[in-house]
Amino acid sequence: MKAEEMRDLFEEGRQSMRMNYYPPCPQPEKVNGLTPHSDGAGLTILLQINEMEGLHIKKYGMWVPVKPLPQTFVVNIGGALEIVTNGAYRSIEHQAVVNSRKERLSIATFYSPRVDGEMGPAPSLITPQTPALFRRLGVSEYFKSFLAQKLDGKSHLDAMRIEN
Ligand SMILES: O=C(O)CCC(=O)C(=O)O
Ligand SMILES: [Fe+2]
Repeated sequence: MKAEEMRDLFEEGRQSMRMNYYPPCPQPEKVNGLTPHSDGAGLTILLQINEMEGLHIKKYGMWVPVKPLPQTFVVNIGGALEIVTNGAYRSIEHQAVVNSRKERLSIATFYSPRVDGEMGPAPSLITPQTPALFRRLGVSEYFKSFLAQKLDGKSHLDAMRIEN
């Protein structure tokens, strides 16, 4: 894709941060730390602070734990990048589980498109053979709809999909 299509959306993009605290839980199997979801941002850079395992990603339909490594970030693709790349990059479904032994902390930094921008598959990627898979919409409208939904896998992206 053309570099400026990415730059126009992300150069003045919004950055936000979420800190997650998961206390130890006596019955961890009965609790969700963070419900399965995919992030709305373009990219998420995640730090698993105290190196307690808890993050799972969904790979080939199965939950796979992501082992925390010291001084290492996890970089996840979010829904905005999936839309802009017309599905070439896929956002990753993930969840956080809790444990009975020790608290867990993580910091997620989200890199999102500029709030006053318009978002859709990059025009340079659209051809008769590769039609747009997602509709165009304002970035603020995208986030409004993302935040209005319950965290539920990748359902927020499905709402943006063009039915073929
Ligand atoms: O705690 C984690 O490892 C995941 C956090 C997360 O997915 C989020 O904040 O969106
Ligand atoms: Fe997340």
